[in-house]
Amino acid sequence: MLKSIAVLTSGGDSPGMNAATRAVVRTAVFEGVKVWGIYNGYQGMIEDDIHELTSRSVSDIIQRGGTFLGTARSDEFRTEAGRKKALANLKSHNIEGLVIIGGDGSLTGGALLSKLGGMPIVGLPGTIDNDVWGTDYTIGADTAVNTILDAINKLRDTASSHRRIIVIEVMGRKSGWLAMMSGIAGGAEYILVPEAKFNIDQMCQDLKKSYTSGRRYSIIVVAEGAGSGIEIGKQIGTKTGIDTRVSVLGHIQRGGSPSVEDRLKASILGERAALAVISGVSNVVFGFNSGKVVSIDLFDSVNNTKTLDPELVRLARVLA
Ligand SMILES: Nc1ncnc2c1ncn2[C@@H]1O[C@H](COP(=O)(O)OP(=O)(O)O)[C@@H](O)[C@H]1O
Ligand SMILES: O=P(O)(O)OC[C@H]1O[C@](O)(COP(=O)(O)O)[C@@H](O)[C@@H]1O
Ligand SMILES: [Mg+2]
Repeated sequence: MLKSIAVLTSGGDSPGMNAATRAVVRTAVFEGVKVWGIYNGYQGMIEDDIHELTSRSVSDIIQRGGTFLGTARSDEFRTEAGRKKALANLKSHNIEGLVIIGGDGSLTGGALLSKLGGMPIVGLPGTIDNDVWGTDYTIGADTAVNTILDAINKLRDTASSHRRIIVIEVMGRKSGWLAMMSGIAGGAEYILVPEAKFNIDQMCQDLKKSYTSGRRYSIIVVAEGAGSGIEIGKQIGTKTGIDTRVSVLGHIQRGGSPSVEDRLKASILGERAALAVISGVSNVVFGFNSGKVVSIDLFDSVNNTKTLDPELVRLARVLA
């Protein structure tokens, strides 16, 4: 059993990262294990921004979005020299195990750190993008998709009042998960995702036809990975001649108080990660599949690419 572990959050912040960190810290304290917080992700690990945490350090955070530990995108950590420096800092505090809460990039960084040897590493999927292979859940995606849904509901009001087409660009990097889930739940006419081909000309012809036969308005959700909402909106406006507006939701999707699902699952995963790393388990990522906790091999997770369920793509077309 390890005597001292550390936890960090990395990459884009996501609602529920705080709940996960809290669970890691409180589990370690419960087990009588010393626990350190690494501030500002891998950059903080390189800069030795590492401080001991207590149970009290994680009070009053479960309801907050973002991450109280701070996060970063660190170019230095992408170099072996940077990772060696980071590892040396952990060793200087006698830290024996590490929990990484982050997205696909952070877990890739964690896998490379693990290859240097030296300590057990356990990952938790923390990203709004839901693009981590091996788990159908990532911490923060549920809150983000609900934030997007709220925006779609509001945009419907104004779209309908003016008989407009509204194009909404949502985040997700290379993944269409946020667009597909919010688009289906929000009743969008079209959902453009990087995982499925789409034909703008055909779409515009169909839009014109449906407006002629009485449709009042249309909502089109575009995943950022499928193209620029602004460009797609311009094309649609020109090709259909229908008044079109574009809304790029941006970072509003990343913030906000975490949903029940994100608080609960992050808490469950945080405990699992802490117990695993304390007992010396390494190179695993804990996630959920079909509602059950699963442990995935860290290297499998980062060497595979998650795909979007084709059934959802089909359903979206049927319901449009
Ligand atoms: N291929 C990589 N090698 C080493 N470190 C990486 C790699 N990819 C990402 N990282 C580290 O993880 C950080 C977060 O990754 P990023 O892709 O930005 O976010 P996320 O983890 O949320 O997907 C990067 O800034 C970098 O420090
Ligand atoms: O906050 P930044 O650096 O502008 O990055 C925006 C990107 O971060 C995300 O919000 C979250 O992505 P990660 O979880 O991979 O960091 C993406 O959806 C988006 O493409
Ligand atoms: Mg990512």
